Amino acid sequence: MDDPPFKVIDTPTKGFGMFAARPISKGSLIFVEHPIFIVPAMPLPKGPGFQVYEQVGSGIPEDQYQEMTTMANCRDFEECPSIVEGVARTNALNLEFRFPSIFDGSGGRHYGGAFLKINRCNHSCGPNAAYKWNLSLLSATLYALRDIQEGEEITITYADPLQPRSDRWKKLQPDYRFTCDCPWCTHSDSAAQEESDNSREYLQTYVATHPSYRKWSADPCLPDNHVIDAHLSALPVIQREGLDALLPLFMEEILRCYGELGNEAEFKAWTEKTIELCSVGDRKLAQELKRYLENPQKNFPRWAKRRPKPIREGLTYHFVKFGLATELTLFVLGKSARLRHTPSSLLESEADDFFSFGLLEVGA
Ligand SMILES: C[S@@+](CC[C@H](N)C(=O)[O-])C[C@H]1O[C@@H](n2cnc3c(N)ncnc32)[C@H](O)[C@@H]1O
Repeated sequence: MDDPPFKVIDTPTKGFGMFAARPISKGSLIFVEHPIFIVPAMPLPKGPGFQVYEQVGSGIPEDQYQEMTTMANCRDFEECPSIVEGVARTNALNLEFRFPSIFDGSGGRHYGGAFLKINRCNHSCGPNAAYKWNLSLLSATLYALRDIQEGEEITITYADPLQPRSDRWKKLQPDYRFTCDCPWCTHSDSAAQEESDNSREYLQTYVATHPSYRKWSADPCLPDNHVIDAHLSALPVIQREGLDALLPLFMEEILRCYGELGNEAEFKAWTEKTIELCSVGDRKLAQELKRYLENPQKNFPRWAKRRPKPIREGLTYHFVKFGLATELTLFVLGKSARLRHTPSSLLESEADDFFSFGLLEVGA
């Protein structure tokens, strides 16, 4: 990148840091970089490990090696006699080398990569940036999670931000040797700090157990706004805690719900907002969403499938609920309708004649 949107500046308390040289809009690219070296994520045993780290260092071009020696190293000589190991254990980003299962059935292999520029990002528990490792290009991409003002520090997270502050500190102290003073760790009073911890605990549970679009889509008995309302109340908590990396996950589900409800205005608005956030962080999803936007009715696979359809006389409707045999009597538009079990294959074959919640047989 010829003119990257950041400067690396020496700070009074955190060593060097990366700062925005101009405004950076949410979702946009900050920098793409190859690692200067890659080592296994687990520390190598002392003795033979030293030789390996030194060998890695000897392969780095001289000018880059010199720059690497200016990177933060929070390990002393006793702990890490090789500077490569010290730099790796203070800076390395987790790089996954997962090849398609036909090549490596055993799954991923984890390595750590050191990056001359991206590693200048200091930590925050509410980071405004994130990186994505791209195995095919052997590079990491740093991108903005929210709008960043000129002069603002660009931060990533080194700890699981969904954990409470005490647990985050348990990782940051031994691994990186600092006490975090980000706004989410230094609330002015204990009540606000407790609220932040509670919010993160709530979000941790929400990420694991939230009502999902997939289940809602398969369950016609759930209310139309079941997922949308739940996510809309989680989004402000996510933003208040600075956990913007979680937003696309829930925004994608909201837009899919609106698509299935056939609400074009909301569908387009949420799709545009999600594309903006994930155009660098999740390009595949961004491309899929752009295709939906071109023609929602045609390209969104479940467009308006949940929109109630008027019952027309002379048609036969069947009702299906989870494939269970059901014998019920119901009044629809003043007509007595008999509900009965129908093989679930009908769900596929006659999908267009669905009532919003399934198929209904109107008694003659
Ligand atoms: C990956 S480096 C970040 C760049 C580093 N500041 C430098 O000078 O190159 C990690 C080290 O930076 C410092 N650091 C990172 N985030 C910090 C923060 N929020 N507060 C204080 N120090 C921090 C710690 O010394 C940590 O071990």
